[in-house]
Formats: sequence, structure tokens, C-alpha cells
Amino acid sequence: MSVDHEKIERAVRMILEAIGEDPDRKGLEETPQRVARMYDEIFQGMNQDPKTFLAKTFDEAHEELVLVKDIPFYSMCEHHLVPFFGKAHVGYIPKGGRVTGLSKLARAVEAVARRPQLQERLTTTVANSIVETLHPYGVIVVIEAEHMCMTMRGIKKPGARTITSAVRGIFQTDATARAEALSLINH
Ligand SMILES: Nc1nc2c(ncn2[C@@H]2O[C@H](COP(=O)(O)OP(=O)(O)OP(=O)(O)O)[C@@H](O)[C@H]2O)c(=O)[nH]1
Ligand SMILES: [Zn+2]
Repeated sequence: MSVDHEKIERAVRMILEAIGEDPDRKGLEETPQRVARMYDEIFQGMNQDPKTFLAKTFDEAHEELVLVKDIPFYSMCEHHLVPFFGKAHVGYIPKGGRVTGLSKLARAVEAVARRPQLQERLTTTVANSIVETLHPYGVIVVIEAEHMCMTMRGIKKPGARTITSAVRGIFQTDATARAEALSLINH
């Protein structure tokens, strides 16, 4: 299912009118359609379940850390509908041979990011999805992001970065395992 193009087009036209613009002037006449097409793309995660990506596993006897760092992502702050974006670091320790493809960790991040979102919920949803599909020994998700709602408006603090983390399983109970993962993330 895609977004309701017709509704978005009407809404964008109304916003343009509300700010005092002429939605029929040359430069703006295609803008409502463009925004509708863009929302199809940036809110694609509304129709995606991260677990369907993660559930594709292969049987591999690796029961040590797997960490994909620096996964770039773009999301939309649900309070202001402006972007927040940055990098996600996703690690887990597989159990029972349930190893997923590396790209699936990035696909899971993308599916959850492409929705109206909060950074905290993005972080916990990715971690919980991995727990629920792979049942690993542990999961660690660290996300660092810059929020446009804090840079281009309001408090106006460009460069301020928000870091959130979610740890599950062994990373919660074993400080050494957590420290090893964090040192690799910060390396
Ligand atoms: N916890 C959290 N807060 C966020 C996130 N994205 C934006 N916010 C915050 O959401 C809050 C909304 O606050 P409100 O007081 O309702 O809205 P506002 O008047 O526009 O707030 P200001 O940004 O302080 O001007 C702001 O403090 C934002 O910084 C996020 O991912 N997580
Ligand atoms: Zn915001």
C-alpha cells in the first residue's frame, strides 16, 4: 500500500495557500505531486515490518559478536515533521545458528526509520525486532542523530547530537560484553 497521493496533494496545496503562496504559480504547480511521491518514499516503512527482513536466516555456528556500524539513516521527527538523521550501530550475538544477512540489519533500521518517528522508539524497535526474530544471546543498538527541529528552528543548536542506546540480553547483564561492543562502536 502506498500513501494517499490525492490527500497529500490537497494538504500541500492548502499549506502553500496558508503561508501566503500561490500554489498555481509556475514553480509550485507540481509541488503537491512531488511531495506526495516523496512521502511515498520516506514513509515507506509504514508498510514494512522489520522482522520480515530479519527472519531470513542461515544456519551458521557463529556465537560471537556481529556488529554493523555506521548505517546511515534518515527519519522524520513525529513532532515537527522535519528530518532527523545520523548513524545506527547494530550488534548481536547469534544463538542456535540463527544468523541473518548483514544487509538485513540495515534494512530493519531503514524500515523503522521511514515512519514518523522518535529516536528512542527507533532504537528500541530495532533492538526488539532482533530479539523477537533471532532470539540471540544479546542485542545492542546505538543511534546517533542530528534533529533538524533542534537546528533550523526552536532552540537552534546545530551540531548537537543525540545518542540513544538499547541493550538486551547479555549486553544488559555482562559489563565486559557491553564494554567490548561499545569500544568497537566508538573505535
Ligand atoms: N525525546 C525526543 N524528543 C524529540 C525527538 N524529536 C524531537 N523531540 C522533541 O520534541 C519536543 C516537542 O516539544 P514541544 O514543547 O511539544 O514542541 P515545541 O514547542 O516545538 O518545542 P521546542 O522544540 O522546544 O521549540 C521538543 O523538545 C523536541 O526537541 C525525539 O526523537 N525524541
Ligand atoms: Zn522535532
